[in-house]
Amino acid sequence: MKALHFGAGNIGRGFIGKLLADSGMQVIFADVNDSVIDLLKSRRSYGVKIVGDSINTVERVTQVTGVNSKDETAIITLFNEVDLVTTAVGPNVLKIVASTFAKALEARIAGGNTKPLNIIACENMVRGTSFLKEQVFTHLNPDYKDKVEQLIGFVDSAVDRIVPPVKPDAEDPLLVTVEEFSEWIVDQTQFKGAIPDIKGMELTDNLMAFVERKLFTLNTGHAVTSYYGKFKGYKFVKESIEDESVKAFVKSVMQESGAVLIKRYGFDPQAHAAYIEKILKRFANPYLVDDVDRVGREPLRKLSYNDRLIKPLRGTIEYGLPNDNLIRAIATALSYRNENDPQALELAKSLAEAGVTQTIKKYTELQDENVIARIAKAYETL
Ligand SMILES: NC(=O)c1ccc[n+]([C@@H]2O[C@H](COP(=O)([O-])OP(=O)(O)OC[C@H]3O[C@@H](n4cnc5c(N)ncnc54)[C@H](O)[C@@H]3O)[C@@H](O)[C@H]2O)c1
Ligand SMILES: O=P(O)(O)OC[C@@H](O)[C@@H](O)[C@H](O)[C@H](O)CO
Repeated sequence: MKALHFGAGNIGRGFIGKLLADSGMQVIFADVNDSVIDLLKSRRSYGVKIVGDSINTVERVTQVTGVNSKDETAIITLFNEVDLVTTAVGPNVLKIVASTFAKALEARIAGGNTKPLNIIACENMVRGTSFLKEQVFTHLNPDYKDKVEQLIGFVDSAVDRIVPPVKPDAEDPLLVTVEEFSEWIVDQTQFKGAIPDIKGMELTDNLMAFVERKLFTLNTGHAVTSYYGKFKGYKFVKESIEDESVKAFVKSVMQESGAVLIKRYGFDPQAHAAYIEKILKRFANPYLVDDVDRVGREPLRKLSYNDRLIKPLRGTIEYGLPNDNLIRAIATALSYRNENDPQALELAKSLAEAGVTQTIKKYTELQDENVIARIAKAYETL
């Protein structure tokens, strides 16, 4: 079995690529980073350091190689050879790779390959693979659309493992450091052909509940830890969450978001409270060095309509639930400044030039004037 995985970054090497390789697949990483690709080609293996209270071990991932994802000819050839395609490139990059995917699928079908192929995007977004499918279909020649529907499974997933970047190790420059916890849940109803047997990939027919539970608890809390931590002058997630005022705020935001999830999906309130506590402990993992700027990256994405702050807020409005903390969390996200992050620069520029109310409207797409005014007031009184 062969898998083509796009994105040889933290989650690609530290989680998805490792699971695929551990399950006996040959993994080809496609990336735009030439030095990472060269290292993958020459070394053919790397270490994954797993750290936690009861573990500190390095596991080797072998049988890997690399290809430049801009090399369309090579990607098209590989699409015809592989049994599975996965991505962990970031939500904004899905649009960029979609045209190559369309060409590669057309070539696979034109060449007479009738074997089903499954594609799984492993990104922090709700139904990211369905979004990728939409993008691929905008590029597909209409003559191929029926065959793609018939043979290609676009399988949504939820992916959870904290993998911060680490300083390159002199002996093993591809080494990644990961937490012990990991969860990869896929929508079993969307596969075409046999479901690949991958140890650590869980199947569900109720994916939305798991995606939203993860994105609107862990990622909501993580974003608030980062934005409020940065506001208070911290550099790392661990030091932010160790500040009791940050922790209390983060927890109250996760509880407000959790009330929406409990109402929408019927989660057991006690089990959900335990899920929140476990996540708070994961943020405080003393063996991970995670920068608030990594977790806060791309604030405009995180402030968008369906993402970790605004969708939970919309849920509280839908169900008439409390949301003072979510409102303050969104105001805190608006205060995020990072001159190395193009989206943070765009956010600051918009606030300076268009003002807070117009900025909220533009990026969150909220329309409720009362809610917009509450966020604006919270921002001005931060
Ligand atoms: N790191 C985590 O803790 C974590 C956990 C769960 C989910 N995720 C999600 O996984 C995805 C990747 O995150 P990450 O932290 O690994 O980011 P990352 O920046 O470490 O890795 C992304 C990789 O994609 C590559 N890339 C960019 N454009 C590309 C293209 N056109 N073709 C192929 N590769 C391309 C980059 O060079 C980089 O190596 C994101 O959607 C993120 O939200 C991350
Ligand atoms: O990857 P992002 O930018 O969507 O979110 C940043 C972090 O919250 C995220 O990468 C977490 O570490 C990850 O989602 C844990 O599973």
